[in-house]
Amino acid sequence: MENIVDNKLGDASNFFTSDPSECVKIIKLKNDFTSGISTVPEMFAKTVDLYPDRTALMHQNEETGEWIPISYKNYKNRVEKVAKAFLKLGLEKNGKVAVIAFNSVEWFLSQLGVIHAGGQIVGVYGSNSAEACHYILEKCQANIVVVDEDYQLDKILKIKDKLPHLKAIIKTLPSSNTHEGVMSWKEIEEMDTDDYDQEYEKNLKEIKANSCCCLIFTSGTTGNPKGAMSSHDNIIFTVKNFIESYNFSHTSPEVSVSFLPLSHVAGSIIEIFVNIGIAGTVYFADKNALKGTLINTLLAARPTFIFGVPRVYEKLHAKISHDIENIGGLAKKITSWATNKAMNYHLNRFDEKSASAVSYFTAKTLILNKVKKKIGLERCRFLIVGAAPTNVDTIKFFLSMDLPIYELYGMTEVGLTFASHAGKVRLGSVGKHVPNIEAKILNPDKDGIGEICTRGRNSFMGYVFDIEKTREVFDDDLWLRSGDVGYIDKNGFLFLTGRIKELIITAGGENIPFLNIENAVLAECSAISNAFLIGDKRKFLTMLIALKTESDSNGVPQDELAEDSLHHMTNLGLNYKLLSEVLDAGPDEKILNLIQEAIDRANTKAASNAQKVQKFMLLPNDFNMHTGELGPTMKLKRGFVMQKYKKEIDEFYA
Ligand SMILES: Nc1ncnc2c1ncn2[C@@H]1O[C@H](COP(=O)(O)OP(=O)(O)OP(=O)(O)O)[C@@H](O)[C@H]1O
Repeated sequence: MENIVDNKLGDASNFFTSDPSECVKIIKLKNDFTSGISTVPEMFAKTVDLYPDRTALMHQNEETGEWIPISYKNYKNRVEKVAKAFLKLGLEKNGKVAVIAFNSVEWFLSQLGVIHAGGQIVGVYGSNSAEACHYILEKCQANIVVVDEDYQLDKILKIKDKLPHLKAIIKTLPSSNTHEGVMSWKEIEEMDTDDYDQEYEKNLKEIKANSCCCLIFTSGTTGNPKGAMSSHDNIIFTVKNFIESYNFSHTSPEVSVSFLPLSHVAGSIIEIFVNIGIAGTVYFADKNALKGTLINTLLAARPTFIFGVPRVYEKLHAKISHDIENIGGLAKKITSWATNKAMNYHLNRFDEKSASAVSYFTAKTLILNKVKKKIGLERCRFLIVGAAPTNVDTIKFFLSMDLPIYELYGMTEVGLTFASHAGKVRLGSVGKHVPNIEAKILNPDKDGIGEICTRGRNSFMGYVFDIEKTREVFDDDLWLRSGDVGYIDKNGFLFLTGRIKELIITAGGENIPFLNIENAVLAECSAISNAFLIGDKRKFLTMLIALKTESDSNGVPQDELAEDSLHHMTNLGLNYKLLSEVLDAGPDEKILNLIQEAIDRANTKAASNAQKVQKFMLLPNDFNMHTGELGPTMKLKRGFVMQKYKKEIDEFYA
C-alpha cells in the first residue's frame, strides 16, 4: 500500500478527514489498474469532447408527452450556466447546495453545476420530515436549497430561519403561490452571470482530485443519517471499476432510466456519474415511477441496463407473473416451457456447467424476446439489484425471463460498490469483491463469520464534521469497517448474515445469522411477505410474520390479501379475502398451523437448537415506508419494528 503523488492532488496529511475543505491522501494498492488521477469535471469534459452531439438526457414534456433530448454539448453549457448562477447567489468555496426533488434535468444540472463551482451537492430524501431536512441542512451548512413540489418548499419555509448559512431557495416546478425570496429555475438559467466568469474559471482550476466532490447522507437505517464525503478520486475510481466490471463501452450507446432517489449513493453514482463515464443516455421516469408508471418510461427508453433496489424488481416480478397467469392455455404452456429453458440455461451458466444452448436460443428468439418487448426490456443486457437483500425467488424469476440479474453490495462509505456478481454469480451470495480493492473478515468466529472490512481507493474521505465517527470506521491500517457481518467462502464469494448494530446474540451467547433464518422461513411459505426474527439477549428465538397483502398505488399495504395468500386460503378451504378477517378469526387456527408448519420445516435446517424459532405472531400490516418500518431505500429499520411491537414481543418472553 502506498500514497499516490500527483500534481492534480492537493496537499494532504491524512488518509481521512471530517473537514470538507481538506484534501486526503489516496490509498494505492499494489495492482491498482486505475493509474490516472482525474476529477469529475475532467471526466465530463472528456465525454463532451468525444460525443458533443450524443443525447445525454431525455425528459418528457408533461403536457404533450413528447420526449425532448439534451445533447452532451448542451448539457455542459447548461451546467456552466448553473455553476455561475450558484456562485452569484452566494455559494461559498466548498459550499453546499441541497436538493429535495424527484429525479429531473434540474437535479443533474444542480449536481454538476455545484461541483464545477467548487462546492458539493447534498441530496435530501423527499420523504424526510421538515425536522429531518433541518438536521441535514444544518449539519452540512447548506448555502442554497433546490426543491420541486410545493410541499417540499413548505418544509423549507418552516425551517429556513433556523439555517444561518442559507442564502437562496430555488423552486424547479411552478408554484401555486408566490413566496418572497424563492427563485424559479428559469430565473437561474436566464440569470446574467458574466461577472462570475472569472470566479468560475478560478474555482474550476483549483479543484483537486483528492478533495470532496459529493456529500451523501446514509439512509439512516440504524440511526441518524451520517454525511459521507466522497472525493473526486473515489468517484472516478468507482466509475472506472463499474465500466470494467460490466463491460460497458463508449462506442455502443447505453440507455438507462433515472428513477432511484438521487440522494442515495446508488442513484447518484450510477445515474449521474457512470452515465457520464460511458457517454450514456438517461431517460427521466416520472414521479409516479414506483407507483406503477415505470413501465411507460421503460417502453419509451428501451434501456440497455437497469439498476434498481429489490422492491422495484419485486413489483415488476408481480406484474409480469400476473400478465403471464392471465394468458390462454396453450400460450401459457409454451411460455412456461420457455421460461424454464432460460432459467436452467442461466443457472447452469452461473455454475459454470454446460447448458443446452439450442433450446434456450429457440425459447429466447421465439417467445421470451416478445414477452420482454411488452415491458420495454428487449434490449436490456442485464439488471443490477442492490442496496438491500434480494429474495432468491425474484432473482430466479428474472433469469427465467432471460434477464440476467446481478447483485451488487455496497454502502455510501465505499462510493457504492464493494462486491458484485459482475462476472461470476453464486445465488445467495452478494458476489466477489470488485477488482482493485481488498476485502477481509475481521475477527472471524469458528464458522468464518465476522465483520466485513474493505480497503482501497473507493474508501470515502470521512463523515462531515464528525471526526469521532470517522475514526471509528477506519482502523489503524485503513481497513474500513462496514458494520455488516458475513463470511467469504473458499471460492471468494461474500455472504451477508446480518449487521453489527442489529446482531442477534442470544442470552446463551450464540451469534444468530438472522438473515439466513428469515430467508429459510420465507422460502417455506409463499403467503409470507416478511419474517422478522427476534432474540437479542433473549433465551430463545421468536418471529413476527406479515402475510402478503395488496398495496395501493402509493405502496401502502391494503387489507385485501394478495394472490399468493389467497391461493393458500383456497387450499385450506377458507373464504377469507381480507387480512382483518384472518386476524378477527382468532387468528384462524388453520392459518396459524400453515405458518407453524413452515417454521417447523425451516427449523429442521437450523444449525443448532438455539437457532430454531419457538414462537411467532401475525402482524396487522405488512412493512412499508408509510408506517415507518422501511427506510427510503426500502431497507428494514429493525430498531423501529422492535420498538413498535415492543409490547407484543415482551409477551413472547413473559
Ligand atoms: N446487495 C445487498 N444485500 C444486502 N444488503 C445490502 C446490499 N447492498 C447494501 N446492503 C446494505 O445496505 C448498507 C448500506 O446502506 P447505506 O449506505 O444506504 O446506509 P444505511 O446503512 O442503510 O444507513 P445507516 O448507516 O445510516 O444506518 C450496507 O451496509 C448493507 O447493510
